[in-house]
Amino acid sequence: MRFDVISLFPDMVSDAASYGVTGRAIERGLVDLSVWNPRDYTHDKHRTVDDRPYGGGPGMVMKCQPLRDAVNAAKQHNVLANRKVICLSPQGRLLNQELLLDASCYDQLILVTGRYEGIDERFIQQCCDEEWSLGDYVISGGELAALIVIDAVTRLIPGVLGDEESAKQDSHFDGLLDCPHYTRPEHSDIGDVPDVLLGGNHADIKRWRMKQALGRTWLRRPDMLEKVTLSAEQDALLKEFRTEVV
Ligand SMILES: Nc1nonc1C(=O)NCC1CCCCC1
Repeated sequence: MRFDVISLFPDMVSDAASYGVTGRAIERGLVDLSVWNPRDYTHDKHRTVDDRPYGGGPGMVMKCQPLRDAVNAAKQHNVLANRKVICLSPQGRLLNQELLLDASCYDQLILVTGRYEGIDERFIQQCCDEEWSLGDYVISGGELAALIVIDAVTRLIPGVLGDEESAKQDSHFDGLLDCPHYTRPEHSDIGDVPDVLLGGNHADIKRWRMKQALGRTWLRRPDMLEKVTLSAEQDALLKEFRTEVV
């Protein structure tokens, strides 16, 4: 997987991505990351990337030409056919695990991040394939959104998480929230580890974890539960959870 990020703050992206799972994936060559600064594709002495909005109003708008040339530089640097140009913005399709799973099948994702009041619409319409959104709120720039896409997609790349199951046990991977996790000590003044996790019976542990995941999803995110088809065993486990919690 190759990520090319278009950003006015390249170090913000490359530094953050150099830690943890994404940093190790880059070191191991499972992921390539390049960052392209639109300011490097300006042609005036002030290296202008923004301008006042037509129609008036506050703030500045990012100009098309520097962004377009930065995207083209990213495309020419790696001619990978199976790629998408994504603009991160509050106007985009809401990010979820399904969208990220689809995205993980591409060879290259070019992630365009905005600043100021926004990006000239002509660039979005003509140079981007899709717009994706973190959620219904506004942050100061698209870089954090791009980093979330990079992190979440990287976790889905085979071999990145060592044990394939880790990604599959993540919250939302199977449409459910994650089960609770515990580690040493067994007993503490703020509670004890559930006995089932100490017993070593793997079938019981797997059953308990699925029951907790189903129960949590039912309690905290019933909307998610409406979108998944439960197996007969999962249905029975959820019924069991609901009788116990009432
Ligand atoms: N929400 C979001 N999801 O993805 N990106 C988001 C965002 O809020 N981005 C910042 C804005 C800042 C002004 C220009 C356009 C992008």
